[in-house]
Amino acid sequence: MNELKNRLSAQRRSMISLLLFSVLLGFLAILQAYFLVSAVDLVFLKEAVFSDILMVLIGLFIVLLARTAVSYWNGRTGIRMASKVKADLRRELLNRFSTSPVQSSVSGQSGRKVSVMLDAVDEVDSYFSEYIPQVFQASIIPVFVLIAVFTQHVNSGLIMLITAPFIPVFMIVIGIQTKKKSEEQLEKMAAFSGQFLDKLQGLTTLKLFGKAKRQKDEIEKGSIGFREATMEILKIAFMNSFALEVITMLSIGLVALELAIQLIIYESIAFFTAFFVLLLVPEFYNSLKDLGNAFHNGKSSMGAAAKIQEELDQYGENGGWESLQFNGDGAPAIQLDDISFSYGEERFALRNINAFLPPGSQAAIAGKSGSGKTTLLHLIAGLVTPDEGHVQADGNPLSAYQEKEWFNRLSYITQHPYIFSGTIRENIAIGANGNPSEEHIKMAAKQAGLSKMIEELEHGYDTPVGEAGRGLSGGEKQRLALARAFLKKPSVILFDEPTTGLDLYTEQILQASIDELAEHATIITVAHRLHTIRNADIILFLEDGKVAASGNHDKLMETSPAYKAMVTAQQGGQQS
Ligand SMILES: Nc1ncnc2c1ncn2[C@@H]1O[C@H](COP(=O)(O)OP(=O)(O)OP(=O)(O)O)[C@@H](O)[C@H]1O
Repeated sequence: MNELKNRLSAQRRSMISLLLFSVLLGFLAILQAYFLVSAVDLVFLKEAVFSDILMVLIGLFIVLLARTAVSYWNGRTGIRMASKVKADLRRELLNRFSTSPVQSSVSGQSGRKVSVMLDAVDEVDSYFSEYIPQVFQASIIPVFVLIAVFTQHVNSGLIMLITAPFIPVFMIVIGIQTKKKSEEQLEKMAAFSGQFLDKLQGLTTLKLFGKAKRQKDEIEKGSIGFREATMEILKIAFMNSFALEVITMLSIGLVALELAIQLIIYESIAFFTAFFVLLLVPEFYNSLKDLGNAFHNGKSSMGAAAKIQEELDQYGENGGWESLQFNGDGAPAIQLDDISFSYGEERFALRNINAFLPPGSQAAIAGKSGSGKTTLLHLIAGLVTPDEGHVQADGNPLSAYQEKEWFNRLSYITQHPYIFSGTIRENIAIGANGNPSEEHIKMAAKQAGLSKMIEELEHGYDTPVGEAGRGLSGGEKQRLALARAFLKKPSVILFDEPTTGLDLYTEQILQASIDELAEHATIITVAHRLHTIRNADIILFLEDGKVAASGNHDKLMETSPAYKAMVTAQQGGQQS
């Protein structure tokens, strides 16, 4: 709720407009009733001719026009407020997702994020476009009407005063219920969206394992859950409208009955007064009733706002980065200072990792599958934060640097580089820190051994790739990632070596490219090939999340039986 109030107070001008429009609407409602009653009174009781009531009719026409225009501007102001807030929220969510890129991709489902970005933000709309304008109207118009009625007929005013509180009381009871239900519904929708997108992305795998039908059933179950949650809210909405309608009708009926008794039985009231009050009474209750309906939507928006805030809070303001800058462009020394990290209680953990990698050195992280190599690489990349200890670059913890400073000098070539929907040119250009020239892009592709393959394509560098275009093989994707690295000229390169056997040509290109990049950078490779492991200046040999041994190949062959066994196994059982 506070989130929405804060955003509301940032829109002062719109609030002042809404206030003025509500005052005008209240005034015009009374004027409209006055002109209408005057016309009827003149024609039926005073038997006036058309020319006598012409001015009254013109007045009525002008008031009707003015009321329509003011209502239009009132609605427009609300919609403008809503669209501004929605745009701001989406911008903030996008900023948060992108300033904490890996944390956001490691934790949580993409489908869930899409659902919050689109649906939850849309849900906030009605708070600004309906609820707030209605709050202004409901706090001003009934007061104007009540004053007008009291000046004409005190008894009617008293009945209105006594019956009116039923509407807000009822509203509050319903509102609390709605907010809870709407939060539940959004939670179900977010879970459903996440599940749906995950399954769509993994459809090929599911088909290969013959599980598509079962997953389809699960999606159906999720969708029914969401539908039921939506129906619950609609049920409350309909109940709400029905109950408000009944309260309003009964209250109007009560005033009308009292007026009729006074007019016909006691003859203590003039027709003009009775009719004037009778016309004003629905204006009074309708604005309260409309507030009741808008309140229901407003509460749904509050539920959505809480969900958005939760998503925003999940990622810190700047991901914990500070403002230090590097001295010069050279390769930094990397130190792993007693790092520990765990994925959670009872889950895999890295413990007390220590190492020093001098500037320009080549390090290899080796070990069995599941020993924690990729996790360590993520920590060194700054994609996840250690629970204890620090990854240091040039003697300072990574978090002391500006996030941009660090990532601008880092290239992380994973086993499955992400290829965006776009042309090959655009995909390579992502690597550059600025806007690279055509010449630089082609040079980078050449260095990564991609240019021949690209030039053979019909549309060359303009060939669409990624989801909306042509597919790339695993080796081509890695070479594309290398081309990005050549454009970037990083001083730290993290490389997750492919576990699957690449063809000899690709392997040679990867090796030559890495050697070339290594001339100006510190390189840390999750190494699977014996060649890479052997050539490394320092090898961190991991076992169950701990550094079981470290040093160069010769040293480890002598000191670590486990390392020796791994090397022997890789050589097909022959001792080296
Ligand atoms: N997000 C995660 N949450 C919980 N556990 C995880 C997560 N990611 C990885 N793990 C677990 O952490 C352990 C180490 O994983 P990691 O990917 O670092 O191993 P690895 O040595 O790189 O393996 P491989 O050589 O097979 O790629 C594994 O047991 C894995 O199941």
